[in-house]
Amino acid sequence: MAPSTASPGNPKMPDLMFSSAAILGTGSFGTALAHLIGQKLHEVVLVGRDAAVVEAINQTHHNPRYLAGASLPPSVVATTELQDAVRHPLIVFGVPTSATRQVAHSLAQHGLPETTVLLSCAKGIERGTGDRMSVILREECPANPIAVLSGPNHAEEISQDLATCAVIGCRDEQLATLLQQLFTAPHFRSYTSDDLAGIELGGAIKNVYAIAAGITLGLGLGDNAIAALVTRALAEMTRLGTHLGGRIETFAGLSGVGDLIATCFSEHSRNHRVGKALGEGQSLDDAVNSLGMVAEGVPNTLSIYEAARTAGVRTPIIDAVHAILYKDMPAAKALSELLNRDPRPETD
Ligand SMILES: NC(=O)C1=CN([C@@H]2O[C@H](COP(=O)(O)OP(=O)(O)OC[C@H]3O[C@@H](n4cnc5c(N)ncnc54)[C@H](O)[C@@H]3O)[C@@H](O)[C@H]2O)C=CC1
Ligand SMILES: O=C(CO)COP(=O)(O)O
Repeated sequence: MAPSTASPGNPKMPDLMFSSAAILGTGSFGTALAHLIGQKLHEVVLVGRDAAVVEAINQTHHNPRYLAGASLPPSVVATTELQDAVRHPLIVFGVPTSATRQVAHSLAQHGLPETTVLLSCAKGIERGTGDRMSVILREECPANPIAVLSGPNHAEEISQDLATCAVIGCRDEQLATLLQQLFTAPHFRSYTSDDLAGIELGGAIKNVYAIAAGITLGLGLGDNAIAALVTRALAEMTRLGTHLGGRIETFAGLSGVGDLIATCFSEHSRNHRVGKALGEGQSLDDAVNSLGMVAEGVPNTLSIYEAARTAGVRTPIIDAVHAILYKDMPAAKALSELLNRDPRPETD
C-alpha cells in the first residue's frame, strides 16, 4: 500500500487520493462498496466476523451469503482481523448501527492512527442515547476525521453497476471532495454536504417508513395509499429530523426523500420486506428470521420512537409502526387509527 501523506496545511488530512481502504462488515453493503471502490483502489480489505464468508470471498471473489450477484475485483481481500484495518488511510463502517460503537471502540484499541478517515454508512441511531453514528465515532475515536455517506443505494443495484447517486457529509470541505472523488464512477455520482445530522437522520428515519410501506402493500392497499403514506412520511421525517438538528433542505435531498422513495417502493429493501410480511399476518420474529439480514428499521423503530417522545415531536406514522411491532397492535387497526385521527391542515 502507498500510504497517503499528510497535508502541510492540515496535518489530519491526507492530501492525495486514497490509495487503499478497509471496509468493516462483509454484509450486503460492505460487499457492494468493495465492488464499487475496489475498481478504483489497488487494495480494499473487507473485514468480517464470519470466517466462512471471509473464506468464500477470498476463494471465489463473490459473497454468496449476502450479495450473490456481486463480483469483487482482484484488489479486494477479506479478513477476520480488525487489526488489518488500521493500516489503511480510510475505514468505511458497513456494520449495523447496533455494532458501530463496539467496533469503533475496538478499532481505537488497535492503535488507530489519528489521520485515518472514518466514513459511516450505517442507517440508524443508537438506542438509549439517540446518538447518530458520526457522534458515536467522534466519542470513540475523538481525533479522527469523520464523514458519512447515504442516499438511495440498494446494495443489489450498486453491485450490478446500475446508476445511482449518494451524498457525502463532512464538515471538512477538502476531505469531502476527496471522498467525492473516490465515490465517483461512471454509474455512481456523489454530492457533498456539511449537514451530517440531516443526512444521518434521513437515512435512519426512512427505514421505519419502509416498514410502513411494506405493511401497506401486505394489507393489500393500493397505489393511492402508498403515495399518501410516503408523502405524509416525508412531512413527518422533516418535522422530526429538523427538530433533532438536520437542515430542512437535506430532507428534500438524496438521503431524505431519495432514500425514502428507494426503500418504500423497492422489493430490494429488507425493511420493506419485513413490513410486507407483517401486513400479510406474519409475526415480527418470523419476518426478521426469514430475512437473515439486517433490517435496521426494526430496532430503529424503538430508538427513533423514543427520540421523538423525548423531543416531544408529533410522529403518528412512527407511533403506528411502533404499536404494530412492539405492542402487538394488528396492522389493520393501526391503519384505521391513523386515518381516523382528528382532522388537521396539511402543512402545520
Ligand atoms: N444493504 C443495503 O442496500 C444498504 C445498507 N446500508 C446500511 O449498512 C448497514 C449494514 O447493512 P447491510 O450490509 O445491508 O447488512 P447485512 O445484514 O447484509 O450485513 C451485516 C454485516 O454486519 C456484520 N455484523 C453484524 N453484527 C455485527 C457485530 N456486532 N460486529 C461486527 N459485525 C457485525 C454481519 O456479520 C454482516 O457481515 C446498515 O446500517 C444498513 O442500513 C446502507 C445503504 C444500503
Ligand atoms: O438503505 C437502503 C438503500 O438505500 C437499503 O434499505 P434496506 O436496509 O431496507 O434494505
